[in-house]
Amino acid sequence: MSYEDTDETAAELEGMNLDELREEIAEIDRDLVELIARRTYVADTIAGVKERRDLPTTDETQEQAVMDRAGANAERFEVDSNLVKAIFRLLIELNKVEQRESR
Ligand SMILES: C=C(O[C@@H]1C=C(C(=O)O)C=C[C@H]1O)C(=O)O
Repeated sequence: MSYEDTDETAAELEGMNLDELREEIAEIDRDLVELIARRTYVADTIAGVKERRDLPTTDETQEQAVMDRAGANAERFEVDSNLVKAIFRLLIELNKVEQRESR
């Protein structure tokens, strides 16, 4: 399923001018940052659980599961899987830096 196949979105975007399309991008960018903040917040909570259980910050099995899921979701929405995985690698690193700093 490509995002272009979503009738509603295609029709709505077709009727927009440059400024409106850029406002759409701005809104998506805000949402992305909000989702990153939310993901970081949950990861911080996980860090607390790990600390109490005396578990290490890094969990490579979990990281692999996250990366596999990112690749599968990229394929589902027909976006470049390597690019999406690179973004997730950065998100994971961001969390690990934060987790180490808070220990
Ligand atoms: C958030 C966690 O801690 C780390 C960060 C991960 C992530 O950002 O997805 C995954 C595994 C861990 O290395 C976790 O263990 O789930």
